[in-house]
Amino acid sequence: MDRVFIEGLRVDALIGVYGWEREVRQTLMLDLVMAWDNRVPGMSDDVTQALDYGRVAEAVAGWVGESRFQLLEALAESLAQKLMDEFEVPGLQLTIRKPGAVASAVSVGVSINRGLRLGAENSA
Ligand SMILES: Nc1nc2c(c(=O)[nH]1)N=C([C@H](O)[C@@H](O)CO)CN2
Repeated sequence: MDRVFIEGLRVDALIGVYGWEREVRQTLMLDLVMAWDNRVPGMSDDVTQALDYGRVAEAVAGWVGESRFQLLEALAESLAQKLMDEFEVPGLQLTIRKPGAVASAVSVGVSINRGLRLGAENSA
């Protein structure tokens, strides 16, 4: 299956398990790889037949910005379900990074695959 991807989507969110994390917004970085048959928009040159990455990025930023989960895992599950329901994405890989959460690491986070498998070579 072909893919449409979004890399390094930066969104501020209320997320975390500790008390102080319920008071301040923290920056998350999202990478999204979504299964999509690009042959149809490739032939028609029509954005309405494409998985419009601009619309997806706007929707994801809105959902994340309004969310109040404790765990990155819970946010990831919620986003995956919304993308499959509202954009009819058949499968996806989602990575959410929380830079700064562990001072000695460049970044930490979670990555999930849901729906149709994207294949062994999961990079965009
Ligand atoms: N697997 C996870 N581990 C941890 C999470 C998480 O969301 N998933 N969250 C925290 C804290 O909120 C941490 O980010 C505060 O710095 C700890 N571990």
